[in-house]
Amino acid sequence: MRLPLVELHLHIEGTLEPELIFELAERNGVDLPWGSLEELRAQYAFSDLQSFLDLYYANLEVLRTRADFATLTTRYLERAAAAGVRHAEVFVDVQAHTSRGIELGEVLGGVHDALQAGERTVGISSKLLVSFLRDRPPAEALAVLQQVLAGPIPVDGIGLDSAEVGYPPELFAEVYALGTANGLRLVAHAGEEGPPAYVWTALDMLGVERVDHGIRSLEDDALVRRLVDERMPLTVCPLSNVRLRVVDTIADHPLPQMLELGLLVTVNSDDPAYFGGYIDDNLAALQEAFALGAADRAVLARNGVEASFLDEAGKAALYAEIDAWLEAQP
Ligand code: HPA
Ligand SMILES: [Zn+2]
Repeated sequence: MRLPLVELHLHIEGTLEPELIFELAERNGVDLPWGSLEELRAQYAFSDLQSFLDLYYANLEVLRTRADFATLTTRYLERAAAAGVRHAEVFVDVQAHTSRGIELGEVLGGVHDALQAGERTVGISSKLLVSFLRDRPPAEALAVLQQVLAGPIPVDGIGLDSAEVGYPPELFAEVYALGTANGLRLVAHAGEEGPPAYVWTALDMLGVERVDHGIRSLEDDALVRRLVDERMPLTVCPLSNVRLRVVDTIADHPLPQMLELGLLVTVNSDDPAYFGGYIDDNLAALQEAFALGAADRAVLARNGVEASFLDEAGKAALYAEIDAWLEAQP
């Protein structure tokens, strides 16, 4: 029996592996600036969030059709299933595609088709979250959300990502108000590179139900108290934090301290094709650095279930499986 996992912070575009970049370039007749896989892989040394985003957005050029988005999503689901993922809440950066002329329906349709199929084929239930790019105009995000709401593909929630510093959450208050009015679930990246003030405004001015990353919240004791009191989930991504130089090494990661403080911390992979691994690789790195035992791993798994947008029956079923897994450990 394997520990059932929930993944809550995953950009589907961040699962675009170098091999798939070459495969889709071939499929679509896209000329890549890289002569080989090795040459592409050599670009994956990042100095900060922006240096990663530059490559992440450039690589999207190979994604063109509904079928491409479905292939991308199916490959992720297959890899996630091998890691033990049973439920995934997946971000799609629609503006990164519509801004280069791809139809919204091709993007959302492809991801949606594959997520639906994945429930049957690999047993992963899912939610689809549209994430807005905070370094593009809020008015554009609002227009895209209106288009999503008027369209045929149902989405479960909205998020906020891309370059953080200089783009505080409150710029998107109107977008989130529209999301709330339409029954969408609300999350936002905050406190990855940005200051604790951005976590406060994500909570107070957007009304988020989860904070993505949120790691810089540790710099503000009053904020930590609030997050603990409200059992506000933080979707932490350890390998991402190392690769984007938010922390120096995995051994310096504050995850143990966050758990100790009573924060509702979950472990996630963010952009696994770029940061050195999927959710199981993140957990393995933590386990090695901090000698996590079975009980610790079960706590992290339970936190993922609690922080998810599954209904109560869905949560109860996974809690029962986690309990059974823990019982079976030596
Ligand atoms: O880790 C991230 N942070 C911000 N924006 C992003 N877009 C994809 N991944 C990320
Ligand atoms: Zn992210």
